[in-house]
Amino acid sequence: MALDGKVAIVTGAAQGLGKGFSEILLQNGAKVALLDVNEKVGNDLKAVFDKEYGPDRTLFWTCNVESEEQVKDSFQKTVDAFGGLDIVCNNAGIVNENNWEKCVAVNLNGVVRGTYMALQLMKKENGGRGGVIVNVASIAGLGPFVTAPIYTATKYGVVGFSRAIAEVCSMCGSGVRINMLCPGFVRTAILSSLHSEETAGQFYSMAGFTQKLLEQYGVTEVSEVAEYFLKLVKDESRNGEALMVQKGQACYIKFPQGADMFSSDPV
Ligand SMILES: NC(=O)C1=CN([C@@H]2O[C@H](COP(=O)(O)OP(=O)(O)OC[C@H]3O[C@@H](n4cnc5c(N)ncnc54)[C@H](O)[C@@H]3O)[C@@H](O)[C@H]2O)C=CC1
Ligand SMILES: CCCCCC(=O)CC\C=C/C=C/C=C/[C@@H](O)[C@@H](O)CCCC(=O)O
Repeated sequence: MALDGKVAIVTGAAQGLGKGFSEILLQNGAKVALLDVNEKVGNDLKAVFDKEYGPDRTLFWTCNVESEEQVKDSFQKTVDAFGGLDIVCNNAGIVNENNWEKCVAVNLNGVVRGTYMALQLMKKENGGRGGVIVNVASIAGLGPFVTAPIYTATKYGVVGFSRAIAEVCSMCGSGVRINMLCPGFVRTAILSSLHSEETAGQFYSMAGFTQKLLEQYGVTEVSEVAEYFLKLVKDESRNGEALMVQKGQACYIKFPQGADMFSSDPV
């Protein structure tokens, strides 16, 4: 997929990975709607992008992905302003093992909401242009992040939902591909979450374990993950696939199929 003139929406775009994804899309010629709950940081980033790429390449909408109304309004205003929709990155996410219902509402419900809203506007049977949706999961969606069980559950949910909806969209000829990005630790603000009792909750005392896991996996830079995000957006052969990205390496996950589902330890 060539990106010149394409229209993208990125949620959680104001900082971190969402900012990196938005920037690489702009660098490759796309127009980008930046959606984020943080109005000040989002508007500040739009001002920076306006200077760098021109005032007509980005929009910023204050949007909480927990809100059906705000997501619907932001997506529709983007299509009205830019004339269509080709790429959606459902990226907004948090770590909160304390307020776990909020974590589920943002990380899982928010991704489902963004995916369904995108399909309404992108699928060919609705007069859309087709395109690609990238849902941001995590390595924690492929193997349990033991000191963040709720976060793990949300990311497993993103992987399972995305694999299922990708398959059914292909069967229905929607023209929309859906893939998952599963990074390991990346140098963003979220990393501080498990060192704060407010967000780590009952697992705050396990911060030492998390630190060991972080040292084991290493920390990747946003720019490296953004390069792999771009590959996932552009590779039209990929649908329903999970791209795992860790410091200095990346691979597409091979999920067990059919008879392989039976473990090597049959009963
Ligand atoms: N940084 C890391 O180590 C990894 C992060 N991820 C995932 O990457 C995604 C982005 O996280 P980071 O950039 O690392 O974190 P971050 O905390 O730097 O950025 C998250 C962005 O999402 C926004 N946001 C939070 N709640 C929102 C809501 N309800 N509605 C709209 N926007 C909201 C925040 O304002 C912020 O701009 C998340 O889904 C996270 O789970 C996945 C694997 C590793
Ligand atoms: C501080 C919170 C950051 C959350 C952002 C992330 O999503 C980071 C996820 C990065 C790593 C997750 C690792 C999960 C590992 C499991 O697959 C499994 O290998 C853990 C095994 C634990 C052990 O070594 O016993």
